Amino acid sequence: MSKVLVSDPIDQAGIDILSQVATVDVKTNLKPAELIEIIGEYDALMIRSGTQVTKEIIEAGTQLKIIGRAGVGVDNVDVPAATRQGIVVVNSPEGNTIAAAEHALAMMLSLSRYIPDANASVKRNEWDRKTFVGAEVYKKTLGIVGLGKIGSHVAAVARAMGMRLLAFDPFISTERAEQIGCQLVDLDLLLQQADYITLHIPKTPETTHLINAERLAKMKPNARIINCARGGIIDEDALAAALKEGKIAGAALDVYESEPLGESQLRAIGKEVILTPHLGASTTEAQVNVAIDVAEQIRDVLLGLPARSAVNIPGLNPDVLEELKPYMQLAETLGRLVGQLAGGRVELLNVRLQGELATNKSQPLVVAALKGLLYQALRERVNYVNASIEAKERGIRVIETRDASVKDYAGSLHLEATGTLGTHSVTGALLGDGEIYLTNIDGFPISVPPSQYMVFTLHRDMPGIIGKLGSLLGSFNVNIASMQVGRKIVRGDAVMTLSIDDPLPDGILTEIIKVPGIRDAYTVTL
Ligand SMILES: NC(=O)c1ccc[n+]([C@@H]2O[C@H](COP(=O)([O-])OP(=O)(O)OC[C@H]3O[C@@H](n4cnc5c(N)ncnc54)[C@H](O)[C@@H]3O)[C@@H](O)[C@H]2O)c1
Ligand SMILES: O=C(O)CC[C@@H](O)C(=O)O
Repeated sequence: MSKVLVSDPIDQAGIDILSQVATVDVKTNLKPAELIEIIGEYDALMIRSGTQVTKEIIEAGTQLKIIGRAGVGVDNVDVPAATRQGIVVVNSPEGNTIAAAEHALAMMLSLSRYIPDANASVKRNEWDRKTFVGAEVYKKTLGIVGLGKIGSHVAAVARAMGMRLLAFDPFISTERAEQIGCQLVDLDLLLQQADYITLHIPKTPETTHLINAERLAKMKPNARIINCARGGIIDEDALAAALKEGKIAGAALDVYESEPLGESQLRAIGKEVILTPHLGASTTEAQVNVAIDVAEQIRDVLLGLPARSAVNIPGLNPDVLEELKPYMQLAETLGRLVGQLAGGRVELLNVRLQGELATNKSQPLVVAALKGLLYQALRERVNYVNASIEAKERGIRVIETRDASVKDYAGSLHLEATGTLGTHSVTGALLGDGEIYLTNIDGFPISVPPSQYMVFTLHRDMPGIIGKLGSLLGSFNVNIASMQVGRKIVRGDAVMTLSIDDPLPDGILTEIIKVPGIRDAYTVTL
């Protein structure tokens, strides 16, 4: 019989499902070394946010087939390490949506009426009716940052409470926002007009400290901000300063830059601040939902069936998956790349399956390309199951073509994304040893393996330009691992692809574009 380790508290409903097919051990509060010592015995690991599943733990899990996260965020799992080891990572993208949305709404109302402090004062035997005069939310403006599953539910309820709704989400179409009753605006306008701001976005390099001192200064003095998404989206020091200086009226946080929350100036602020210990998903209903959702997937995978919400490996028929597996990673990488080159909101994705990929069996590659494209917006919430539906809801049109006559490589994939900022294309193939290669960018032939951090330039092919760019990056201590130029004619237009060792520091892209001869530059993280 298979063995499952449950290393965080999960609802009994999940344990009951796992027990149908496996021996289940519940061992919570394990230290990393203890987990490393025992994980080798287990076929599956089920966690919430408490267990950090590091590369070392994954490597010690030599029998592991699946890691199940009873919740949405898999930021506590080293997913690339699991993928390399062929371990399926599954989550529950929707099980706690309502719980998290209701927590944000509860925070908004509690902030408006100072409920936590009023409650504490009565419990101290006081009867103070002057200190706690609040504000109504009716007819006030709510700014929703991130109009995904949770943001949309918050919108629906807030609308019923008579609030005016603004939303900022660069990956959502105006029509979709209107369907939900929100006016889609840019972030600055939202900050300037909203009385309440609620964050419902993933934590990504772009959203880290999205709410910083500069943006807090743009908010109204009566504005209140709520973060039930991820810690670190708000700069907590800047928030504490803005509250102390009266630049904004209040803040309610459920998530923190570091959890559990340590020393923090926010604790010292009075009724204007509400702090909860990451309780967004903590309802009986949500815990039952996520436990059942994830336990069913673990059970299915242990029985040799596909998982419905795999973050890293699609739930396909095993034979088809085996055949397509090398190309799935290619499609996803190209999707991520073209999405970042296109920037902004993508409206159309053309996927051309070429050579031996030009068959109906290759359809999952289109889904993999969409998963890659949507990763920037949705992170681990996009999977092979929901990618097509998420794309449809975001107004992304997908055109799929097949061309068996392209014979440069056994099979290759060409993606072209058109968005609000223009059109970009990428082509890629697998070389003999199965390694992914980028073979064309925006019509320019290249031959480079993708790397985690890359820079692309569109420039005039002329003497000195490579040296200038190299010196510029050197002056910012950016180490170039490899470089290649692709051109169609000598001294015409060209693209340069650079693999760099670390993410490009902020502000350098603007400096690159100032180099004479360089027309455009992009940085991507794959
Ligand atoms: N506090 C909790 O316990 C708890 C519980 C559940 C979820 N969460 C968190 O809530 C957040 C939202 O979850 P969800 O299920 O609604 O996710 P979702 O994927 O459905 O929606 C996220 C939305 O954010 C948008 N987005 C991405 N990058 C953006 C950016 N730079 N600017 C503006 N919008 C951007 C996406 O387009 C998407 O519409 C996540 O961070 C999730 O981890 C927290
Ligand atoms: O397990 C939890 O309670 C955290 C849930 C939440 O942050 C999630 O990502 O689903």
